[in-house]
Amino acid sequence: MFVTDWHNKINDNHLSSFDQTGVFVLDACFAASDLLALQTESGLLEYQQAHLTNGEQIRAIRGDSIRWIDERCTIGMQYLASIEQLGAFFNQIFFAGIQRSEAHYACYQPGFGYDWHSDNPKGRDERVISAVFYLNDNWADTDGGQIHVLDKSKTLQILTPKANRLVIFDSDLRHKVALTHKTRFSIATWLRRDMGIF
Ligand SMILES: O=C(O)CCC(=O)C(=O)O
Ligand SMILES: [Fe+2]
Repeated sequence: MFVTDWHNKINDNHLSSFDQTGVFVLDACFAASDLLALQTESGLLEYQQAHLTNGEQIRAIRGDSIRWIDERCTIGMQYLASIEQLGAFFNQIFFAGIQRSEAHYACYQPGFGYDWHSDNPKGRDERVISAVFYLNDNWADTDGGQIHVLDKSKTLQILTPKANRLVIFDSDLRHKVALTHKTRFSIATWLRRDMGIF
């Protein structure tokens, strides 16, 4: 069962860290069986090379291949249901105004990363919270692929993309993915304040 009660998972330390820096990290986030199910699904899907927000494909800037989570991703949909509850938690605690969430699996091949960016391109603010869930067992520091986040206190946080870690941050913060030396799997997730197009 994916987490539904985020109140039990997120403690005062996480919240004060989020308050001061705009970032917090949840390790051992989901049950081992849920992690395994996501890892398995991530390995079975077909990925497509990601675009920049202006539609360009420049692999030196953004080197991931992605697969948006939709109804054909059974486990991904369970993950998204849990993330919806995370949005409800943020709305309760911070009156964040989150309306919906979206997520894609991502795969970075060795030699690729994602240069400095904000998840809200210029003039946009629909993304409130970014959350990246990592799927990589036995990740060593020397494997690269760390996420770097320049936090609200202007501190550079460098975090390893290790399995079952969820890194949560304010979508306006600038961040990058260091070049990875091993194939790197993750789920990039956004909590949004708009309703989407129906
Ligand atoms: O995979 C990560 O650590 C971050 C990915 C990212 O920044 C993005 O997809 O916008
Ligand atoms: Fe990003």
